[in-house]
Amino acid sequence: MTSTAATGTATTTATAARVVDAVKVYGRGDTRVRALDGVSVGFPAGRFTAIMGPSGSGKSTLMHCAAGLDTLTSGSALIGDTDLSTLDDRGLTLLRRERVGFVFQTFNLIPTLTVAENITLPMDLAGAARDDEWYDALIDVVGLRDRLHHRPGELSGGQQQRVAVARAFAGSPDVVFADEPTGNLDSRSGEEVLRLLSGTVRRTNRTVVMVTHDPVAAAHADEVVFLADGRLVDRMTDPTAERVLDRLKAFDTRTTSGSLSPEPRS
Ligand SMILES: Nc1ncnc2c1ncn2[C@@H]1O[C@H](COP(=O)(O)OP(=O)(O)OP(=O)(O)O)[C@@H](O)[C@H]1O
Repeated sequence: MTSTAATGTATTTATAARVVDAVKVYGRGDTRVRALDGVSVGFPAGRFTAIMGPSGSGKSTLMHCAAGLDTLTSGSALIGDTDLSTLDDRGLTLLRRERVGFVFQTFNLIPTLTVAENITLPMDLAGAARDDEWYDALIDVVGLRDRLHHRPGELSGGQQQRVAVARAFAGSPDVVFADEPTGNLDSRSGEEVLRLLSGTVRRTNRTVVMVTHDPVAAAHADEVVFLADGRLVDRMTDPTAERVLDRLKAFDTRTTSGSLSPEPRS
């Protein structure tokens, strides 16, 4: 077990990824935007965390910096105990390939490869040996066994996103980051993908961090962290869609930064 002493909040849970005093500034002069304004947040291992907040609040920026897709202006981003600022480009590429999984809104599958080849592509690129037991279990969890030799174009959107989820988990990464994973899906397929994400976390003790606009999607998470104006303003454990929606409405009617009453921690 590790503690999150660096964030000032002692917990008994290991932290898969975290940012500490994260500041991200885009542009300069008149066009300068402080997208992250001193965010410290940890994403516990074995849990499903959703990041929510109004448009422009910094959700994607937080995810990209936490995942090593972008760099902070100041502060730290860590995957496990690895401070991403200590890595050069090659180190970051390796970290993203070996320790982080990604699910994007637009599936990002390779159309000429089969489902099976898409799922193992990151491992194949990394030259990593396949863990047959985990791969087999994963194929059953995502329900794709009878589609393994199909191409993505022969699958529905929901099925393609399930392939993307399997690909993200295939190499047993420390954390899977999902950016609006249901944004391109109808509500039924979206629901399936969310159940798949939350089920994989619960059944196999994996870690997922998801950016979403959708309170129904966020309700599948164990915890929701809320951003406003580049700051962490609230957290909610065991969310329901109604409670998340109520909390979001509060952003519209009140001064956001730090003014919301904190959710009792469990
Ligand atoms: N590459 C960039 N260059 C300049 N400004 C940027 C860039 N990326 C984001 N921003 C700005 O940073 C702020 C936070 O953007 P970000 O995309 O992180 O917010 P978000 O909460 O994910 O928004 P949305 O919900 O609309 O996707 C916004 O004001 C945005 O315009």
